[in-house]
Amino acid sequence: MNTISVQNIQKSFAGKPALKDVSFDIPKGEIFGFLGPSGSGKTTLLKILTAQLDPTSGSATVLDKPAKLMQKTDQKRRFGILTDNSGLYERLTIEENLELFRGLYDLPKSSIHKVLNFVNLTADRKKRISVLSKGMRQRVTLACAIIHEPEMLFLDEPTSALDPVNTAHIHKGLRYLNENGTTIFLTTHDMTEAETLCERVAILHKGEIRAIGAPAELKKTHRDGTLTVELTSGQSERLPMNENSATQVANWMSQGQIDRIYTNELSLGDIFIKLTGSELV
Ligand SMILES: Nc1ncnc2c1ncn2[C@@H]1O[C@H](COP(=O)(O)OP(=O)(O)OP(=O)(O)O)[C@@H](O)[C@H]1O
Repeated sequence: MNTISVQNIQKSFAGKPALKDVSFDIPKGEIFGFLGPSGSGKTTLLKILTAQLDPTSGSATVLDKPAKLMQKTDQKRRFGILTDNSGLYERLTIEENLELFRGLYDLPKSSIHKVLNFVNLTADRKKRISVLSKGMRQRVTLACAIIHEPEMLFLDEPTSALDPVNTAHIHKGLRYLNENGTTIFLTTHDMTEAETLCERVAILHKGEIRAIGAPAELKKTHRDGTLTVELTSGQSERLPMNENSATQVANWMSQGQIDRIYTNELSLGDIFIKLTGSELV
């Protein structure tokens, strides 16, 4: 069963295409990463999927309903969203901000305690947002996005500009939510995040999906057809994967000269650059 189904979405701003015929499905329970350079259309799609923008053409369903209904109360309760315009009240404390969200969703008092504990901010709950570090602020934003235990979570660069400890903390939380049934759609510029967190990724370039699949599958598709043999002598040989190389490798092997042998794969970052070009936009 799919949680998200996107069919032939196109979106233009003043006649200029931002998304061109984008289609893909996200099965229930998946962590899906949407990757692409700045300006490639990631946020535009996220806004279409959460009914903050209408597509120029095409359609999408989210949680079994047309995406355009996502801002209706029934659907709103079913998803959470984390973006950089977090909507936190700077002068209020963490707890007071969460109280507002609790009221919005009509949740029991215990939900605040639970979510504070989850993002590890119980001890800091009386602090005003204005005094928080970036990492703490991001954890509060996440807490607001998940306080109602949504089925689906949209995250626009959830860990951008965070240190590795805060990033790891957020990743751990996201994995936990996912293991408990939350489907996650995230945009990121961080290839390590995409690789360690996402079951599948799509690489977007100028409004078009250039590749989609599990990171390991993409690496397999884009490997360069060579293998490297490191010999006990310290010498390293890069060989094409053909019959001649097989004979050569067998010889080395029979003489006990091989230290290490591996196929040469591109990293996800290399594949990203290969598919999207390395020019700055
Ligand atoms: N409201 C708007 N009006 C006009 N053009 C827009 C609007 N929103 C986005 N665009 C344009 O659409 C294209 C895609 O933008 P979008 O914000 O979706 O990219 P992105 O991949 O999310 O970028 P980033 O990684 O920098 O957030 C860009 O060329 C952008 O300038």
